[in-house]
Amino acid sequence: MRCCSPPRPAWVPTCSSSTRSRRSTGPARAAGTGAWDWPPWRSRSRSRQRGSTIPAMLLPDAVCPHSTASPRLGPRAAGDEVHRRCCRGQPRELLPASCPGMAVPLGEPERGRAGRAGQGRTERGSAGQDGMVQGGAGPWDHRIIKVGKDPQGHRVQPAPTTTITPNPEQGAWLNNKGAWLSGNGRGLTEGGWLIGGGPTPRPRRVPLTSRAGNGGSGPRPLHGADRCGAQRGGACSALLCPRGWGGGGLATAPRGSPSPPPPARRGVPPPGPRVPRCPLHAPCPPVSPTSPVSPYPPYPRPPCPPISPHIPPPPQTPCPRGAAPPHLTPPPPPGVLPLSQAWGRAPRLPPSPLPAQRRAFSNNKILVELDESAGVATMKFKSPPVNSLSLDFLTEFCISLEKLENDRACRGVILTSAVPKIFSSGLDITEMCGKSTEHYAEFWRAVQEMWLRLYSSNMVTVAAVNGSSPAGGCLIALTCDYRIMAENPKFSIGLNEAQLGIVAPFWFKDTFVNVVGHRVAESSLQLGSLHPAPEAHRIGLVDELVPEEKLKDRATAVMQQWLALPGKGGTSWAVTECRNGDLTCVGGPGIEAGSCVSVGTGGVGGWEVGKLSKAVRAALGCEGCAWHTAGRSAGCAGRLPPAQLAVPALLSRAGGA
Ligand SMILES: CC/C=C\C/C=C\C/C=C\C=C\CC(=O)SCCNC(=O)CCNC(=O)[C@H](O)C(C)(C)COP(=O)(O)OP(=O)(O)OC[C@H]1O[C@@H](n2cnc3c(N)ncnc32)[C@H](O)[C@@H]1OP(=O)(O)O
Repeated sequence: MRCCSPPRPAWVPTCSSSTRSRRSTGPARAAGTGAWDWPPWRSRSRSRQRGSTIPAMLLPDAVCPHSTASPRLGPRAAGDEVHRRCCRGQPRELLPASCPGMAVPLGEPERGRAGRAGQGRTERGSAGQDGMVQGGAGPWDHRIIKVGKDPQGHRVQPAPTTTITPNPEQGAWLNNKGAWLSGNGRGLTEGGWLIGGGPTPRPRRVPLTSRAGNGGSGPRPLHGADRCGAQRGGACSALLCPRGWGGGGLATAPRGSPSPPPPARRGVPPPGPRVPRCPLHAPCPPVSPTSPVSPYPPYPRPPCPPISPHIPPPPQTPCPRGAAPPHLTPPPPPGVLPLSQAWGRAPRLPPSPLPAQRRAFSNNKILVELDESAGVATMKFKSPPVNSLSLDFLTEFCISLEKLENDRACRGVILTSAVPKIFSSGLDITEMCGKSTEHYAEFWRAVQEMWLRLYSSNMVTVAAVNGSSPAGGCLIALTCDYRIMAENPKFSIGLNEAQLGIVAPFWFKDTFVNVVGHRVAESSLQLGSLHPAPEAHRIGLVDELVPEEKLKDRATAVMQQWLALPGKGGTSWAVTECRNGDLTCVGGPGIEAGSCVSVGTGGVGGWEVGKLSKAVRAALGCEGCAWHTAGRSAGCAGRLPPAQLAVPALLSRAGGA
């Protein structure tokens, strides 16, 4: 184990064992140079050009952005700080001696550290690949290198390791985050990721905190303080911390499926019956305005949003959105269980039969409105005078995005501004001078986090650029799937850093190159050009121009178009099987049986399947085939007969298993 994993999105490679991102193909040596290409989540176009493959690769300290050895992070002290913070959220067993995080006293209490305290301690595993289980001390001790969505479609907290504890009597498995997993002894899935398999497990004792699960009447290990790094003596990321989310959206019990009660422990009454819990019913955890160990100490966390009035209490009332109307469940191909049936739960939220429901939550800098019936949220920047990207703004941005990401009702986000004439002025310049090294580290971490979360979002993202958008503002637009700009020539957009005498970070540049191509990006970056809207459209920096008053409608229409596709935002699913090394679709709504379909390393369906699988297909040599993507719906995650899981062949062909 070479390094630690920062609290990043699940797909971001850990330092210890590289994982593959959905948008990128992980670290690789640049052809002919022998130099490591960083970041591993580098541009899509570059990864394609280089004919990426899927094998897991170790990530040396030198390229870990949180390592002091990283040449790219900047000042050593900044690297140290970030590294230390990140490492503190990780199991100590996984930290290298060289990690500054190890400077934290080992005797520090680890309160509420579900699944890791006591017997739940995880052992070190070998390097692995996304979604792969690493063997541990025994066959029953598995670790997930990467986890995806839980069975309800919520993102499972990214963690480099997950201990899975079987309970053979109940036929269920419990991971160290208290989430119940289904298993059949041959393979386990968690949110669509194949996470286990092999010999029949044998039971292991688990601390109560990791058994209670959520949605039950016992402690709530996934909610609030128990999962908060701040409570376990380590720094927690507000982005992962449910306290930062303000409650809701973290329940992981499979909706509609009766989960078995956790095993009883002598002397401790077992938690009550597990009741599927609607995330919206979840009470807000207590939020302290400031936390001494928070990575964001200087400012208060946003308060819990009010629970939507249309969702009636009490918390354990069956969720009205819990079950899909039968007619909306896609018919399965012959002989294949619908994934929702396999899981015993509903697919991702269908169009609501209830009257259109809108929800809104707001923090200081961003207003979020969610149209549940459309499955589309609008994030409006409201940080006058110019929506500059301060640390506060960035943090709120990430929290809002994460909240939507974990909301099954939301499949797409439109980003726009509530400040007239300005989309965003880019990074807040006042954050970049006259501050401490720690602050710079924190600030840049937040910038990167914003970019990563947006770029890796499961949701369709559309930028409705209704004003000027220099530098970091342009980056936000570039990071979206689609850009529509108001056709006012007074509005300009571009990466103008050169005009400020600074150099755009290389990942700004990569994102820019992805959109406009190499030569245009080169000259534009060198000149620090801010392109008036018509020019921006001409060079492809924005996809279309519309009169400002029509921007909203157009963004909505584009979003609907995207969401109707069986891909990223869609709700369809595909089933694949492995025939002679090719991945062949055996059916799925909107997906022709027999067509060459790709899957991610997680198994069937899942997010960004197409993007990841393009590389997979390249590795498998079936690039010429027609292909489709499976959707991101909860219905994608399912347990299928092993013969239909392409994953083992996929991984072995790609050299990952
Ligand atoms: C791991 C990575 C490691 C290393 C990376 C290393 C190097 C990377 C370095 C930098 C990367 C930078 C990316 C950026 O985003 S830098 C920010 C670039 N932004 C700009 O250049 C925008 C400048 N602003 C404007 O062009 C205009 O203000 C405007 C078009 C946005 C709006 O024009 P207006 O005429 O409507 O408004 P103004 O009067 O100009 O401004 C009002 C008010 O707002 C203040 N302000 C403007 N922009 C910013 C900003 N970016 N940050 C903070 N404050 C800003 C402006 O000063 C005015 O304030 P006062 O009223 O004067 O107090």
